[in-house]
Amino acid sequence: MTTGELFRRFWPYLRQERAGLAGAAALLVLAAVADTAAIWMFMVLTDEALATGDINAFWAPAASWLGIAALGAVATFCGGYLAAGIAERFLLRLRGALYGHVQELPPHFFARRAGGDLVARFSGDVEAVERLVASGVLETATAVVGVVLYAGAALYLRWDLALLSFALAPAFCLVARKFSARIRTVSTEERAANGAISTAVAEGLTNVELVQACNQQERQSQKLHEQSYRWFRAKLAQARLTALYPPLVTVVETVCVLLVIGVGIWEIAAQRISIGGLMAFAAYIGYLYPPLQNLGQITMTVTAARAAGERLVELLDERPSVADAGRGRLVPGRRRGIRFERVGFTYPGADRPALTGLDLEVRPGEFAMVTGPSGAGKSTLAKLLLRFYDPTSGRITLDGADLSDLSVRALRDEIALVPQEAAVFHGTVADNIAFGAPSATRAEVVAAAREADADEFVHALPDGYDTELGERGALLSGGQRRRITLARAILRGASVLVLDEPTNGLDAASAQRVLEPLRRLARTRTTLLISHDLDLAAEADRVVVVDGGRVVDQGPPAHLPPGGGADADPQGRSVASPPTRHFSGQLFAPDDTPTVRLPALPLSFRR
Ligand SMILES: Nc1ncnc2c1ncn2[C@@H]1O[C@H](COP(=O)(O)OP(=O)(O)OP(=O)(O)O)[C@@H](O)[C@H]1O
Repeated sequence: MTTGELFRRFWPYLRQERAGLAGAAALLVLAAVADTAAIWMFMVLTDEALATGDINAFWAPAASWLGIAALGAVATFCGGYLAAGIAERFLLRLRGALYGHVQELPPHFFARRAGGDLVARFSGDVEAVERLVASGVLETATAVVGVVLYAGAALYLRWDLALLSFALAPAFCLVARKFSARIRTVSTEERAANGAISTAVAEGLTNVELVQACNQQERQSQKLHEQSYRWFRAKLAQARLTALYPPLVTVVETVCVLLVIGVGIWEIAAQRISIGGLMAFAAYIGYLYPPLQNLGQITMTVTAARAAGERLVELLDERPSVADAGRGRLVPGRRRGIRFERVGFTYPGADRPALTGLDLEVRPGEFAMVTGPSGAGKSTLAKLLLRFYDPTSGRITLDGADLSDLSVRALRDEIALVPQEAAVFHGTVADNIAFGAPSATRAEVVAAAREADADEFVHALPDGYDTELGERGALLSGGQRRRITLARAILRGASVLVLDEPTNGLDAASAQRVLEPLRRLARTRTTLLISHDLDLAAEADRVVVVDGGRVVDQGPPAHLPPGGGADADPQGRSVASPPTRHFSGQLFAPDDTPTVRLPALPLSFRR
């Protein structure tokens, strides 16, 4: 992407600062004008007071110089402060918008990306883009104005001498251009390495127990070292380039000033210029080079920021997988029916469908358990119900309303999800329970915890509900974390409850402690339970078997064959049979309830 294209992409985050930008630019221009005028006063002082030794000629130009310097100082301070405010507000806006956007992206986006690299884009890359768009604009404007003013003043004093000293200006452009191309390459590498470092650290620390248990600390350190070394090399190359540029410019600048002084001696001897005039001229030429040098350096900063800008544009170009055009809302109520009507779905980028014409009805207030082999499409049902994705074909309704006609927010307010991973956030127990209902009172939080059978163990924690849990809830056992997530679901007061493997990884006793509150919850809500654990079947009104992306069998749990075609697992609970590739093909015993029967159901419930 060109700098112009990038600038246009990020301009919307700066647009509202137009007045401030103009004000800051005006103040910084005023500061440059003050500098130009101050040099002029220096010339007047030299020629009229210094050269003649007349003290009376000193006061007026000295007072003017002081006034001009004070004005310049105020303008520099106000302009700089205003510019910093603009830059920081731009950062706030861009980071906020980016985060808001990324939060709407579908699960597969996060599954395919390293978390650390995403985090790095929110820090270093956003700041680099600020230099490209906000500070860059002001710095360029003031540098250009500085060049025009000082060059103008030098031309005004002695146009022939000025042209002679400008002859070296193209050398600057050439040097800047050469440096820019190289800087761009190393900056892209530096940004990528920076993202990889964040990824390596985040990954290693998130899985630190596994790393320690497998004695893989050295390998993890090595991984980090490789990325750090890559970053180190890119940084050194960057430093080499940026450190080389100013001395090169200084050499060119010194040649110019010496040239002016050399020619000046001759001009003074011929009385074509005064000493003050020559000194002022040399000062203008000297002042001319820093903004020229700045322009070159801005080009380099901008080039470096392009790599960061492209990484942000890549994120901003990712589209959410559902369009939230629906405005529909549902009338308040506790029991709602769900229907999947011939639902087909293929994940973006996948070559096989996850659901193939799935029909399923969960009646209002019913407790349906969905089971089936791994990869059958069970969790996909939950993702479609919460509209992380829209079906590729068919439709899903809640209380008769097509999900795509409802606003996503209204829909998600209706559904409480207890996901497979019992997520715990950095914060207190109370914060964690109230995560989905932040305005809940302490009494409501405690009531939800009681209902989820969590109140007792929370009280035993060092600070009760105010105990800080830490990012991954290390203080809690798996079952306790699960009960916190149940309390969270209870507090949301949603009409539909979706539970994805609520007893996964728990021993028999912990699973029982999760079951009791789950039963209470399901009594007042339409419940969709996704699980391999056939022990849970007894809780449900109906068990639905999904395989190959569609419903292949269903019926009441009472009609499950003894043991549900299951063996006892080492923890004493029954689980579905280990890979029974040619299962009877029929999970339910025949009776007068019509059930779907298939020739052969390759169930392999155990994961
Ligand atoms: N983000 C994704 N991108 C592509 N394919 C996916 C994605 N998530 C799931 N799938 C595929 O969709 C199919 C159904 O997956 P799903 O997670 O719904 O199965 P499941 O029945 O819940 O399995 P499990 O019991 O192991 O959790 C699988 O073939 C899976 O590989």
